[in-house]
Amino acid sequence: MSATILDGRKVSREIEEEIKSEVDALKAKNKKAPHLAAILVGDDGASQTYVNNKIKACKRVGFEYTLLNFPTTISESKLMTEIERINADEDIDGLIVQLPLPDHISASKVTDRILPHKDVDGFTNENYGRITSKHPGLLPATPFGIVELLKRYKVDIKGKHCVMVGNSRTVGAPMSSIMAYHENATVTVCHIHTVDLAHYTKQADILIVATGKPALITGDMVKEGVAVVDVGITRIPTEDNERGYILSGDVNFEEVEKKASFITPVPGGVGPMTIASLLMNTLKAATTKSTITTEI
Ligand SMILES: NC(=O)C1=CN([C@@H]2O[C@H](COP(=O)(O)OP(=O)(O)OC[C@H]3O[C@@H](n4cnc5c(N)ncnc54)[C@H](OP(=O)(O)O)[C@@H]3O)[C@@H](O)[C@H]2O)C=CC1
Ligand SMILES: Nc1nc(=O)c2c([nH]1)NC[C@@H]1CN(c3ccc(C(=O)N[C@@H](CCC(=O)O)C(=O)O)cc3)C=[N+]21
Ligand SMILES: [Mg+2]
Repeated sequence: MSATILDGRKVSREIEEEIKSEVDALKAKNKKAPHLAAILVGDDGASQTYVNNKIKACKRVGFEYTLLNFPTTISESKLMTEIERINADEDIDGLIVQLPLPDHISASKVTDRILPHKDVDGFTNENYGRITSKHPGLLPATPFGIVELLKRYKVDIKGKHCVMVGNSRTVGAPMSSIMAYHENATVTVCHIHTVDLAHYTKQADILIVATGKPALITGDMVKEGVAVVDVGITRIPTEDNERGYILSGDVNFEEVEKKASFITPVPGGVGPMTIASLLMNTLKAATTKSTITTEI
């Protein structure tokens, strides 16, 4: 069997076209464009790339954007003050604080200071809790993007066995909740303490991997016909190209692709979908303001 590629780059461009026409319609009515603010602390190369990709996407769809770059030495309280300032700024609809943050700053404290209706990453406790509500708020961007990608390729989810490898607050944990609660999959969550990971991954109809461990999932760990979503993205240093690194997902693509029915590539899979979801959330935040309810 040869797998269908879940082309996140292509689908994200389709979503961007949809968003752009909504932005054009807003502007035609003399309403302001949605405005995203991004906070980047420090000068980590990968974080800069991801934030730049987000800004470029804002430009493509006609959003306004503000990028605030602070030195690694910024104090937690100064960062909190900046967040309060943006919370109070009527002109800004969405705010993201790029992770990871330096060790002296608590990511959970900082993230939770963002007003829930401006939290377009869906990282606050309020938005996280509202995943399991009939009226969700802003959904976490990466899980939201993954569900959107699976749906646009008509991958069956309801009643299927979804195995989630990784249990982080930003990807694995909300992903498993959305699959179980909203999409009615049967869900197994695996993590670093799971004994015999392959025992579980072999049972997956849908396998979602977010560990940051390059090529963790090999061909012998999956069954024929599985749909595979590879969230992982790790820079591996190399002297063979100009950039000085290659990107690796958490899945051994060559091996797993031979058995899968669907599979996401890295790059060009989940990454662009995360950005598309961020844009969707920002549009929603701009048009619904404080009383957000997302019907999914
Ligand atoms: N493409 C995109 O849009 C995005 C990509 N990413 C990428 O996805 C990856 C994961 O990100 P994130 O969730 O934030 O990472 P975290 O490090 O926060 O979480 C990783 C999770 O995987 C688990 N884990 C680690 N090693 C293993 C293993 N060998 N077997 C089973 N489970 C394991 C960890 O367990 P424990 O907590 O117990 O250690 C944890 O639950 C990274 O490569 C990141 O760059 C992340 C966000 C968006
Ligand atoms: N507050 C916050 N929100 C996030 O959404 C967030 C974060 N912090 N911290 C880090 C992770 C990672 N992440 C990615 C986004 C885009 C790509 C992306 O654009 N990837 C391209 C390639 C990028 C490249 O060339 O390196 C692709 O997969 O095709 C990847 C990863 C968002 N995250
Ligand atoms: Mg962890």
